[in-house]
Parts: sequence; structure tokens; C-alpha cells
Amino acid sequence: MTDASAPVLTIDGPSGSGKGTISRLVAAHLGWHYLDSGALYRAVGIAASWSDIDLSDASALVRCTFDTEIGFRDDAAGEPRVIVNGVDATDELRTETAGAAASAIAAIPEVRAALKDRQRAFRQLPGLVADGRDMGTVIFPDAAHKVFLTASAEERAERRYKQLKEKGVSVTIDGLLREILARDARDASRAVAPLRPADDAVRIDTTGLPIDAVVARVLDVVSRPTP
Ligand SMILES: Nc1ncnc2c1ncn2[C@@H]1O[C@H](COP(=O)(O)OP(=O)(O)OP(=O)(O)O)[C@@H](O)[C@H]1O
Ligand SMILES: Nc1ccn([C@H]2C[C@H](O)[C@@H](COP(=O)(O)O)O2)c(=O)n1
Repeated sequence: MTDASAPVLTIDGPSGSGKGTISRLVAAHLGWHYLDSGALYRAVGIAASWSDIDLSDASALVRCTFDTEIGFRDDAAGEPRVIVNGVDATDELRTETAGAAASAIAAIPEVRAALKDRQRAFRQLPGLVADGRDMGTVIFPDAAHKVFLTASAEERAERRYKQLKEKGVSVTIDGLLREILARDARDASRAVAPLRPADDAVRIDTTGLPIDAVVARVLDVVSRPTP
């Protein structure tokens, strides 16, 4: 159940800007809960593919959103796992295919509406770090602290390349750059809850900034007195 007295830090930004990495580290530092809202959209996309639902079938996707059970837990090594309809779907969830499917279904207003309460339920004491595209604009507009992370598309493609190479996935930087630009364009141009900074968000360009420096800047935002 949502606890409106719990403070919220929203971290929005485009794919590969480092939202997930930075949010997890900041949440661990503060001892706050963490919401990976993109995982919810990815989970619905995967559940839809398991049921052979076409990405153009909006009404079936909305039904699928209501029907899909999504759970989060850490494994024995402390790594976050996502459980979709009882199946550990973490690895499938992180693929570029799952990201593109999530981006497509995220443009359906009824899917977004169906996920609203599930996201808000993560607001619990002592606090919440929420990462996504519309955390500061739509889901937690009253958040005490808001950050919008960016990085050049080229740097984001390089980060993703390194990440996938380490996992043994064969990709090219050019291909990843094309996918990132396509996803940015779709997420920023949709009619409902497009990717954009909240007016009161602090923007941090992470191009060339190491992870610990970004974490320090975000913690600095949290330490500022709220209006
Ligand atoms: N400041 C940084 N400098 C270098 N690498 C970074 C930085 N921030 C994140 N990374 C690396 O970039 C990759 C992508 O980061 P992450 O998954 O956190 O991005 P994201 O914004 O959550 O992406 P998505 O929206 O696609 O889930 C990871 O391998 C992460 O370790
Ligand atoms: N709050 C959110 C979170 C995610 N999405 C959509 C758009 C993204 O391209 C896709 C995958 O998200 P990621 O895991 O890469 O953060 O899901 C959204 O529309 N709103």
C-alpha cells in the first residue's frame, strides 16, 4: 500500500543514461526502496510474446497488462531478479528486443494507466528511488527530489556495447546506436507521458562522468532542502 509520507527521488532519462545503475546505488546508500518501472513494461511485453499477442493488438495488450503477475527479488548474490507469471525472466527482460517491445507497448495509454497504481504502491517508508521515463512528470509529480540523466547517444551505445560484450552477446556499436536513437524517438514522441524532464528536475549530463561521480551528484540533489 502506498505511503504518501514516504519521500521519493525520481530518476528519469533515455535508454543507457545510467538510470538503473545509479538508482540502485543511490537507493542502497539511502536504504530506500527501488522501483525499476521499465521492468514492468518489459515484463508485459514478454508476457505478451509468450502468449503470441501481436504488438499491434492494443486491447489484448491491455488485458495482458492486468493479467501479468510481476515480482522483484534479489538472488543469493544480491542480484535483482524479475519474476513474470512465476518464471524468472530477468535475462530475457534485458535484451534489446524486450526493450523495443516495451517501448512499443508503452505508447498505449490504457497500458500506462493499468500500471499506474502498481508503480505508486512502491512508495513506502523510509523512501523510494524510482527510475523510468515519466516518474517525475506523471507517476510521482510531487516527488521531493527529481533528476533527469542524459548522455550522448554515442556514449550510451558504447556503454551498452561493453555491457553486452561482457555477457558474450554479439552486437555492433552502429546497430546499438540505431536502436538507441529509434527508442529515444519513440519514447519522446508518444502522445501520453513522453520522455521529458519534469520542469523541476535537476539535469545531469553523465557523458564522460564516472559512475561514482554521478552517484555523488544525485546524493547532492537529495541533500538539498526541498521547497
Ligand atoms: N556514468 C557512467 N559511466 C560509464 N558507464 C555507465 C555509467 N552509468 C551507467 N553505465 C553503464 O552503462 C550501462 C547501461 O546503464 P543502465 O542499464 O543503468 O542504463 P539505463 O538508463 O537504466 O538503461 P535502460 O533504460 O535501457 O534500462 C551499464 O553497463 C552501466 O554499468
Ligand atoms: N516509466 C517508464 C519506463 C519505461 N518505459 C518504456 C519505454 C522504454 O523504452 C521501455 C523500457 O524501459 P527501460 O527498461 O529501458 O527503462 O519501457 C516507459 O514508457 N515509461
